[in-house]
Amino acid sequence: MQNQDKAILIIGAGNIGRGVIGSLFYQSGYKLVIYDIMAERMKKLAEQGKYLVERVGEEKTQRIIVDNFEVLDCSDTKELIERITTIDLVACCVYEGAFESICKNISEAIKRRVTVGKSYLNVLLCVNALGAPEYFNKQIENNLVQNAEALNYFHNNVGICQVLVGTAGLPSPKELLAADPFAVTTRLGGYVGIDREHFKGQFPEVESVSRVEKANAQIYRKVYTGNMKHTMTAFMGKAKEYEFIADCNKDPYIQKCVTEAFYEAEEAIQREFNFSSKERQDWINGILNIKNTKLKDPISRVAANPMGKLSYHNRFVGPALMCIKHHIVPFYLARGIAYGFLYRDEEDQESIDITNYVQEKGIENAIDKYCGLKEEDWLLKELVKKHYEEAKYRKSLQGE
Ligand SMILES: NC(=O)C1=CN([C@@H]2O[C@H](COP(=O)(O)OP(=O)(O)OC[C@H]3O[C@@H](n4cnc5c(N)ncnc54)[C@H](O)[C@@H]3O)[C@@H](O)[C@H]2O)C=CC1
Ligand SMILES: O=P(O)(O)OC[C@H]1O[C@](O)(CO)[C@@H](O)[C@@H]1O
Repeated sequence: MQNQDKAILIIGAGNIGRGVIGSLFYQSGYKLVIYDIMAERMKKLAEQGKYLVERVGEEKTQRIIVDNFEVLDCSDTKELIERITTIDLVACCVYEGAFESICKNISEAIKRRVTVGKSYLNVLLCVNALGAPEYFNKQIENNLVQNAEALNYFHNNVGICQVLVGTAGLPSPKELLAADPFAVTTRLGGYVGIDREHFKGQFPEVESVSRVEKANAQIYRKVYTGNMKHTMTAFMGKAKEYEFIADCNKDPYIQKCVTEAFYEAEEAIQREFNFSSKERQDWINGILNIKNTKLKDPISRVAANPMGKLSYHNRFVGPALMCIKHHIVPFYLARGIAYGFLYRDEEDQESIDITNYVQEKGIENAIDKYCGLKEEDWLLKELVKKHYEEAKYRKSLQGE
């Protein structure tokens, strides 16, 4: 019997919203209230009334049907704001482009929550974007600056919480999608960690969802080491014309390079954030021992949005500069960046634009443009340039 009092509003009903957050909260008795801007698709989801989540592990696969949800009207934001006013738990499972409008809607709802006397609201930022809580806090404060009561409520009653989503979510294989276009496949055995420090009120009891300490340090560690390694695997795998991450994981050269890059970034993170030796070892073991030979995770998904991924604050340049700050040479991280400039998928416009730019203006200009490196970052630039030439050469040998 589901407890109808427990509800979570999910903004962004994609792989993570539906597949990871949605299915875990559903299994713990929560009703899902779903909002997404894809109007037609959401209409179909509402009509279908259920969807499949497949969790793929090494030994077994789990399948569950999620059927306790409501889909909100997205023709305008009226219903969304109404629901943020009454539901106390909101999960944002979107990319950065959606942050501004979500902050606007949360701000409107906060004004109303004051008048209806609602207590705590927690906003779970289920994103890999760095600095998301800071952005939300600043944006909402700015929106409420003229309303002292709402601003006060925001400071005292609203938790803006980073969430570490340590579970890949991807569209299911074709066979499953043919039967259910909303099916999502995830990795069995991942985790979801919610920032404990900023959470207000009673913490949700949901299996596989835990509280985490030092969430800010943890999200940097996750993105700079785990997500970096994953993306570098995809960039290098594409150069060898593999299709899935599991294929790249069998390639000794790729494995060597991404593991070395992981250790460089991990060492920099350690010097920056000073995790305990147990926290450190658990993390290294957790990332290096992930086994997902059964998960058909396409390179095209993992490498998607290469412009964002190669940008200054993101998962390659970020740790590489952190390495330099801590006197570590980011040799392999620079190789990861170089393979990013070689990454081309004819269905991925960003990758086409980047590689065309390299072709026309040269790698040096491309590094400046996409990585945003400055004069003083000459060492990283030089490393990327040299790795790029070598990567291009290695790729040319494959054709022979
Ligand atoms: N897929 C994965 O394995 C993981 C993803 N993440 C993070 O989770 C977030 C979501 O990723 P995915 O679910 O994979 O992406 P996705 O593309 O499958 O889902 C995002 C959804 O957000 C919707 N959306 C866009 N703008 C919106 C708006 N203004 N309001 C409401 N909905 C909006 C889109 O229509 C889409 O359905 C990203 O920040 C990603 O970095 C984190 C860990 C794992
Ligand atoms: O597109 P982004 O921001 O890399 O987010 C998705 C990534 O997050 C991960 O699940 C790891 O957190 C990867 O599997 C996936 O590629």
